[in-house]
Amino acid sequence: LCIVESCPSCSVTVLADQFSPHTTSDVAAGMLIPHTCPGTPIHTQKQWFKETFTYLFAISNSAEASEAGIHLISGWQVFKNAPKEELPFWSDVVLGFRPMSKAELQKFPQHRYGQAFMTLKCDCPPYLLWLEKRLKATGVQMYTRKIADLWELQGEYNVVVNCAGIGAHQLVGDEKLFPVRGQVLKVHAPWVKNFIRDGDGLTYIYPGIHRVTLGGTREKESWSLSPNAGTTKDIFDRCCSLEPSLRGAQDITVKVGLRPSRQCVRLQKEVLRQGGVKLLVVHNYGHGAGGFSIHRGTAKEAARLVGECIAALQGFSSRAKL
Ligand SMILES: Cc1cc2nc3c(=O)[nH]c(=O)nc-3n(C[C@H](O)[C@H](O)[C@H](O)COP(=O)(O)OP(=O)(O)OC[C@H]3O[C@@H](n4cnc5c(N)ncnc54)[C@H](O)[C@@H]3O)c2cc1C
Ligand SMILES: O=C([O-])CC(=O)C(=O)O
Repeated sequence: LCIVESCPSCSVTVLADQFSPHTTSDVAAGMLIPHTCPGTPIHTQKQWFKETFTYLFAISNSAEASEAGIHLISGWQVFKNAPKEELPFWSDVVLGFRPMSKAELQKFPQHRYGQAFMTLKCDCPPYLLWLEKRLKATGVQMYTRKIADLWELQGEYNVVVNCAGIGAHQLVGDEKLFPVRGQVLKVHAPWVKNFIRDGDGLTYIYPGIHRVTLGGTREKESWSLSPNAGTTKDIFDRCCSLEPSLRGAQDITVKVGLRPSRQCVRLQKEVLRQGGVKLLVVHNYGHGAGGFSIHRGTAKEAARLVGECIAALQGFSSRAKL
C-alpha cells in the first residue's frame, strides 16, 4: 500500500505462498507496544513506531475502525522489580503514560511497580483483510505462489520487495534470522476490558474487539507450529494469576506463530547479479516480536527505497513492475 501511495504509476503484484488467515501476522496479538531491537538506533525505532501509531490512530478515529479491527485500549504493564529505564523510548508516543499509583498496584499483589497508558490494538485477521481489500481496490494483483529463489522473478518484475518474514531464512539463506516460537490462546471473556502485560514479556492479556488474547511463550530456534497442551495450561494459569476473573473464560482456541527475529529488521536495497543481468531487491523482513508496532514505519522506508530503485531504472523502462 505504501508503494502504491508513493508511486501511483507502478504496477504492483503481491505473491505469497500463504495469505490471511494463514500467516504469522494472523497469530499476533497486534498490540502497539514496541520491542527494542539492539541493532537499530533508538531514534529510528521511535520514528517507525510513531509513524505506525499515527497511521493507526487516524484509522481508529474513523468510520473504518471496526472493519479494520483497530481500537484504543487502556491498561497496565506491571513489574516485579522496577525496570532500569523508567521511561521507555515509546512513552511519549502512547497516550497518557504514567507510573501506576499505589492504589492501582493493589490489583497486582505480586508486582511492585507499574506503568499505565493507552495504546492501540489491531485485531490482526480483520486488519489484514482490510489491507487486502484496499490493495485490490487500487488494482494490485495478488497471486498464491511460493518463491524458491528471488532470481526466478528476474525478467517478470523490475523491482522485488522481500517481505517474507521467517520465510526469508530459506528464501535468501539469512542465517541471522531465527524463529522465536510463540503460543497464544484466544478466549471469550468480554468482561475483561483493560490490557495487562507482565514486564518480563512472557505473560499478557490483550482484549480485542471479539476475543481476548492470552500469552505467551518465547522459544528461540523452535520451528514447531503444533500447539503444546502443557503450554496451553501454563499460559492460562499465568494469565489467571494476573487476572483471576479469566477462570470463567470460555471457548479457548490455541494459535502458534514463529516470530521472524534478528538483531535488527533487514531494511535495505540489494542488487542481485547473474552474468551481466541485474535484479533490484528491497528487503523488509525480520520484525521479530514487534512487527505490528512498526509495520507502517518500516513499510514507508521500504517504499522510499523502492522509489530509489525506480529512479535508477528510469530511462531503462517507462513503467516499472514490482
Ligand atoms: C504469538 C505472537 C504474538 C505477537 N504479538 C505481537 C504484538 O502484540 N505486537 C506486535 O507488534 N507484534 C507481535 N508479534 C510479531 C508479529 O507477528 C510479526 O513481527 C509480524 O507478523 C511479521 O510480519 P511479516 O509480514 O514480516 O511476516 P508474515 O506475517 O509471516 O508474512 C510473510 C509472508 O511472506 C510469505 N512468504 C514467506 N516465504 C515465502 C516464499 N518463499 N514464497 C512466497 N511467499 C513467502 C508468507 O506466506 C506470508 O504471506 C507477535 C508474534 C507472535 C508469533
Ligand atoms: O510481547 C508482547 O506484548 C506481545 C508480543 O509482541 C509478542 O508476544 O511477541
